[in-house]
Amino acid sequence: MTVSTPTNDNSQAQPVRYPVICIDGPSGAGKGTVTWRLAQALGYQLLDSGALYRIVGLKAFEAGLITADASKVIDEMAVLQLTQSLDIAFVPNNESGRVDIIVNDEAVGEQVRNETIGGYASQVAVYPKVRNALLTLQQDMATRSGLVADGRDMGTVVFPNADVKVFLTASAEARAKRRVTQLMEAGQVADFEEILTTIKARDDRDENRTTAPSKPADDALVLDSSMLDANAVYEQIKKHCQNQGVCFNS
Ligand SMILES: Nc1ncnc2c1ncn2[C@@H]1O[C@H](COP(=O)(O)OP(=O)(O)O)[C@@H](O)[C@H]1O
Ligand SMILES: Nc1ccn([C@@H]2O[C@H](COP(=O)(O)OP(=O)(O)O)[C@@H](O)[C@H]2O)c(=O)n1
Repeated sequence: MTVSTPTNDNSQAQPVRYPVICIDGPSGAGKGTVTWRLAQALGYQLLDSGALYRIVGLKAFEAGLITADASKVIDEMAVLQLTQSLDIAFVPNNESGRVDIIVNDEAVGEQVRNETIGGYASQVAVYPKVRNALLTLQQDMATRSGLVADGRDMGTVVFPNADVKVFLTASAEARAKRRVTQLMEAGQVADFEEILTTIKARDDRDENRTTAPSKPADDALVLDSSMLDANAVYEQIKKHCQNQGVCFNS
């Protein structure tokens, strides 16, 4: 897997290939939680690919290219141009241990992490040209260090040769319940039925688009976390990674 070939003969040198672990699956399945823990344990970087679509979704909404109720016919070329105009960089933050996303010189924080912007993201994520414009940026992340990548198409499209692929899922009800708890813990008001409806609408858009639909790669471990706590999910995925040859120090 990690092919860092030490050789004295530079003409024979192979490019270093770092290990890539893909965690795909629907909203609320626990991808972010397990991705973070794996990245910490392994000292790998973390790719939050959803943040890219969230940023494009937010900017498209601000530019009037999409509406909150998804009723507008979207001009794909306009969203592509907007995507291409964004200067997006991933910058490792040694203090937090996370990777900051910088857009046009401004750090994008937690403000994109809400269900409304998740909905905007899934509207722009349907478009192949938009997805393609974000491809190299994501793939470049694997050229610098080991990577744990979280998204919908990490194992199917972005890193088809990844060392480990997991599709983490859970029932829509279990996922909505987790979101309600998460929002309430953050001091926000959360309505279960409303969240369940938005989660289902996003699932539907993500699973049924023609380009890079959300689905397990043929060689992915599919894990249903509905009845597992976050720790059990981590342990099962860690074991799977080890079976695939990934070394954990602890
Ligand atoms: N297996 C689990 N059981 C219960 N809650 C979980 C589990 N995994 C994660 N969570 C919690 O559910 C919420 C959503 O998890 P998150 O990792 O953000 O999901 P995703 O990235 O797939 O949308 C968070 O509050 C997280 O702490
Ligand atoms: N690799 C990815 C990641 C996200 N997305 C889109 O971006 C939206 C937000 O993704 P996310 O991973 O931040 O969402 P959560 O699973 O955290 O709720 C998804 O609903 C998808 O529409 C995608 O199409 N491809």
